[in-house]
This record gives sequence, C-alpha cells and structure tokens, in this order.
Amino acid sequence: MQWSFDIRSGLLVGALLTVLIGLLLAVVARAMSPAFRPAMNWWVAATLLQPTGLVLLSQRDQLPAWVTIVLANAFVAGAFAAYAVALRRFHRLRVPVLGLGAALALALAASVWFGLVVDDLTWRLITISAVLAGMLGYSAWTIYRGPESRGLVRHVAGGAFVAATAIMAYRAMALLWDPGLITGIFQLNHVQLLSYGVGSVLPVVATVGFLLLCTDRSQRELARAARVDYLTDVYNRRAIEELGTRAIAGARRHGVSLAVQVVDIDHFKRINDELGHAAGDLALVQAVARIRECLRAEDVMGRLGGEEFIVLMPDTDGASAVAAAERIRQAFSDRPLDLQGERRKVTLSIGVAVLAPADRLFSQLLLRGDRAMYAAKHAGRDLVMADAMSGWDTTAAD
Ligand SMILES: Nc1nc2c(ncn2[C@@H]2O[C@H](COP(=O)(O)OP(=O)(O)OP(=O)(O)O)[C@@H](O)[C@H]2O)c(=O)[nH]1
Repeated sequence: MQWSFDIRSGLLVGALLTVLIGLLLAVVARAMSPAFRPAMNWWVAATLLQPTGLVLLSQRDQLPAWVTIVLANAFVAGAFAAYAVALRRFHRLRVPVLGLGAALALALAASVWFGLVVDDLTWRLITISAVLAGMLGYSAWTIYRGPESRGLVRHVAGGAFVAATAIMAYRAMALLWDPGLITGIFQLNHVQLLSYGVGSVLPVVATVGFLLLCTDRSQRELARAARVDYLTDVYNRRAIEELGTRAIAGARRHGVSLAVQVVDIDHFKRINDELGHAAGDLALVQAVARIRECLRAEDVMGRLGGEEFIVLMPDTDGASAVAAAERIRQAFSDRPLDLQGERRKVTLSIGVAVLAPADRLFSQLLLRGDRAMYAAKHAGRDLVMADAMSGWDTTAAD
C-alpha cells in the first residue's frame, strides 16, 4: 500500500484544529474561577500564535522568506514560550522571563542567520528544533515537577509535551547524523511526518490536557471549600461532625478515649463593635493560630460557627484534655492579640467532654462539651470547665 501525506495540508489542518480548541478553551475559561484566568489567557494566546506560525510556514514559495521563515518561526517559538508561561502560572511558579526571552531570541537569531543570511535549511532546522525542544521540555518538566503533579490527568498534557520534546530533539539529532535528510521543507520522510503530522495534533491533545488540569484543580478546590472554613482555614461544622463520628468509631475500635474541647471567645461582639468587622475577622484568624500552637499534630480543629471552635483530641483522657485546655486559656490570658496595631486582651471559655459509654452519636459528645463551655461562661468566663461525666468537675482559673 502506498502512503502519502501532504505536509502543507497537514500544517493547515493542525492549525485549524489548534485554533478551534483554543477558542473552546477561551469559552470554558469564562466559566472557570478567576484564579485560572492568567494561565488560561496565556494558553489561549499560545493556541493562536502557533497556528499563525504554521499557516505562515505553509506559505513557503508563496510569500517572502522573512515571513515564512523568520516570522513563522517567531510565532511558533512565541507559542511555545506562552505554553510554558501558562503552565508556570497555573502551578503558581516563578516565570523565568530571562530564560524564555533568551530561547526566543535564539530561535529568532537562528532563523534570520540560517534563513536569510546563509540560507542553510539543515542548520536552521537543527538549531530551531533544539531550542524548541528545550522550551517544550521545560513545559513537560513544569507539569511533572510542579507542586500539584499528582493524579492521572497530568499525563495528558504532560505526555503531549514529552512527545513533542522527543520529536523536536529527534529531528535535531537525525539531521546532525544525516545532514542531507531534509532538502526541502515540504519533502516527505519519517522525520517530516513526525514533526508536522504528529506535531500539529499535539497542541490539541495538550490543550485538552490543560483543560483537564484546570477542571481537576477546580474540583479539588470545591471539595476543600465544602469542608474547610473560608476565614480560618479549619474544618467547618459539617466536616468536623463527620470527622467526630469517625473518631468515635476509631476510639471504640481501639478501646481508647476521645476528648473534645469546645472553645468560645469571650465577649467577641465587643471586638466587632469597637474595632470593626475586619478586626473581628483578624481576631478569629489569630485565635485559631494561637490555639493550634497549643495542640498536638493529631488533634483536629474545626469552627462550629461564629466565634465558637471545637478541638477533637484522639486518645486523650479527661485530665489531659483539661490540662491542654488550661494551656490554651493561659496562652490567651498571658498575651493580647495584635489587631491592626491595636493590642487587645481576649479571653476564652472552654468546655471539655470525654466520650462516655452512653454516647452513640457525636452530637451527644458535642452537646456535653457545649454545656460545659456555657457553664464556664456563666461562672464568669476566662475559664475551663469539664463535663461531669468526664471524670473532672471544674477547673477554674485565676
Ligand atoms: N468579625 C466576625 N464576626 C463574627 C463572625 N461570625 C460571627 N461573628 C460575630 O460574633 C459575635 C458573637 O456574639 P455573641 O454570640 O453575642 O457572643 P460574645 O459577644 O462572644 O459573648 P459571649 O460568647 O457571651 O462571651 C456576633 O456579633 C457575630 O456577628 C465572623 O466570621 N467574623
């Protein structure tokens, strides 16, 4: 069977597909979180630059050399730089402006020198392929070494960049090995077929892969937002109830105790009233940080609502939980919070409860912790009180 492939048509079809997928990405970007916009804009720019370069390249013999060689290569190299910038921004990594600028300048210099000055197709292809391989490889490296390089979806974009890097590197090496391999830009051989046939489909695969990366991250962020309090970054009530139920099952299975602390900031309304809501928010964030400093790594903290927090303390008996609560209370009594330059003493009322044999539901344990906390409020605040079933009556401070 006789195979045939027209390079010019391949370039045009690849260009059209890339533009279409780029437009699709631009439409989807509007529905995505604004946090993705900068990365998506760079990607969309790349999917417009690359096809423009390919179309110009396909016009060799029709348009002047500076357009079909210099401009075409500048567009393609610019597109590869834009993919790299998009991926760096997506991963919230520094964009190496100097490095990418140097790669672009090198591609441009090579196309001017070997295209217009000495007209050497072999060396033009070798140098430009090597530079492009470097840029594509950098994108692949960013995908696989980025802080979020997890999950299967990264292999779609990652695989496309690895394949494109390999093709470009192979073209440079094949030409070094056999300088007479490509004598005309539309000549058909396996290297040309790989570069222009497979190479023009890869942007489409990479763009689908990038879209998958974005949707994957946005799904993870949504799942996290459903479980974490947006202000203080501790678990929200729904998540803590689920974790509490699991902690009870774990404590029962391993025959160990489980304690909870219900922590409430005293007279919190006054902070809002006197210093404003923003200072109130800051007080909540700082209070959480200070409570966390007093806890062990395995303790789990959540926000029940307003200025009320809960700490789940696995494998902890009443005495230890009360001692820990006392440390937390003291940490606030000893040191005021610094609210936008305003030093403000804040005190806590803390209720402690320990899992009792009669507790079937987490809500029962929570209710006893809550009652102990309200008992501390009624007894004058800035106090730790334990639920009677926890084996401790009250521990008053000061
Ligand atoms: N700034 C800020 N305020 C909040 C937030 N959630 C709840 N509040 C405020 O917290 C205050 C809680 O007031 P109260 O329930 O009267 O309790 P309190 O003033 O701490 O008094 P006691 O608990 O009895 O010591 C209310 O004014 C709420 O508006 C929040 O996310 N940010």
